[in-house]
Amino acid sequence: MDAFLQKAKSLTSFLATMEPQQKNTLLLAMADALEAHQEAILEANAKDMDKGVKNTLSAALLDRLKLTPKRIRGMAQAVREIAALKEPVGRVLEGWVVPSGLRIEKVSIPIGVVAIIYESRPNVTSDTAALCFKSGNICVLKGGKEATHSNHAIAKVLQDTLAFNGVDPACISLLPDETREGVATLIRQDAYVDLIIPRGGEGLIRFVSQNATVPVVKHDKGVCHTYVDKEANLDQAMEIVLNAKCQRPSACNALETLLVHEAIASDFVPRIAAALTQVGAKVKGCATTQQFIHVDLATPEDFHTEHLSNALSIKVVADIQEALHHITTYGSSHSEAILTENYTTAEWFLNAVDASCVYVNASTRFTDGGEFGFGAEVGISTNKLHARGPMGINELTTYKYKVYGKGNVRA
Ligand SMILES: NC(=O)C1=CN([C@@H]2O[C@H](COP(=O)(O)OP(=O)(O)OC[C@H]3O[C@@H](n4cnc5c(N)ncnc54)[C@H](OP(=O)(O)O)[C@@H]3O)[C@@H](O)[C@H]2O)C=CC1
Ligand SMILES: N[C@@H](CCC(=O)OP(=O)(O)O)C(=O)O
Repeated sequence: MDAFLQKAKSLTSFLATMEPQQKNTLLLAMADALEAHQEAILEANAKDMDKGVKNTLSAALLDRLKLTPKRIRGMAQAVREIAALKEPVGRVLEGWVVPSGLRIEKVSIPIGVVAIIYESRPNVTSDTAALCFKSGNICVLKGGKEATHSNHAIAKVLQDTLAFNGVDPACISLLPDETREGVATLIRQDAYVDLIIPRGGEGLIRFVSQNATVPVVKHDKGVCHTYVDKEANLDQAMEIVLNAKCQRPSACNALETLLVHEAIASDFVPRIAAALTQVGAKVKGCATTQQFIHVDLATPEDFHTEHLSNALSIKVVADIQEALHHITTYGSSHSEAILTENYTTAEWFLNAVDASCVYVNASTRFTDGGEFGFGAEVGISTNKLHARGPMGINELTTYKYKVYGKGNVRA
């Protein structure tokens, strides 16, 4: 592990100073190579899928794992979109001259060696590799064990493209030891690794937070809420709630608990519960909700749970303060929404709720790098520092101060 990470670290200056045009040319070549080597990637993915089926992985896990020609074209397209983005390195964020005469520039730079631990979703391998490459970071990737053949095939395509073009393939690497012990070692390598991004469930996040000596940006679970205010457009609310819960229930930004203002509950709760049930959602509710519909009682444990399925809890609240209190108690600082036509209420919610993304009159499913215009995402940071929400190329940079003098000495 030491020699591998030492090599990664040794490449940081090389990639940090690569010309934007060269990075973009290489990224476009990687995109073409993904499509050209589609058969090899699909073959590797078939091995993972066979094993997944034998190991009776859930339908949601198998769907995440599965690659198709269309999905590979999507991966290539994401890499092309990343290539087309504005150069993230070398942006002058601020600049000024101080009384001593020094000219100071605050300039964006790559973070260095970024290690990402993620679930068994093979597209994350090419997405994160491309985002790191564009932002001048050396990446060390560790995907889920269920996707190992797929990840190796994808990484090989990307590395072969670099090698073919005379660039060290170690700019994009998979962690050589993919075991839990390998992860345990990786997260303590602060001499070589500048940032760890754990993207996954509670076990992963807890383990990394408690054991890492390398700085961590958590990509934690999403216990997401939507609050339907008494002044919401209820027809629009129906569409948004259905989308937030049902469009892809296994995603971290899907809705888990619906909060409804008591003034509209007798009208809205039966309507939305019927619509949700019709599309297969499993609804529970608080005691007040049970006055309007026949459902099981939602317990505090339900309110704490990220279901990753079509389950949803409904809670009727007296006002926006109670909605906020519920979100603060049970939320995971991921994505929260208010549906209201009242501008003042909306602004209050936007300012009061502490989450990475807060929405007005929209589905929480939009918390996504692609949807935010970032081409792709490393994931959704639920940290406050150093990045928050969908992490794209700009969030993969930090900064330094470039200080220009003319023989200045301090008095
Ligand atoms: N905020 C965000 O951006 C995102 C969050 N998520 C969240 O991820 C979860 C779904 O992911 P899930 O399928 O459960 O993935 P897991 O959390 O089970 O696995 C993700 C990765 O972490 C590793 N891992 C898991 N536990 C440990 C541990 N204790 N020690 C070391 N490594 C570990 C896995 O390795 P191994 O191969 O050994 O299992 C895998 O590489 C949901 O909660 C979802 O909301 C998902 C995507 C994006
Ligand atoms: N940001 C992505 C979701 C990422 C995510 O949740 O991934 P996963 O848990 O693997 O399904 C999207 O909105 O589709």
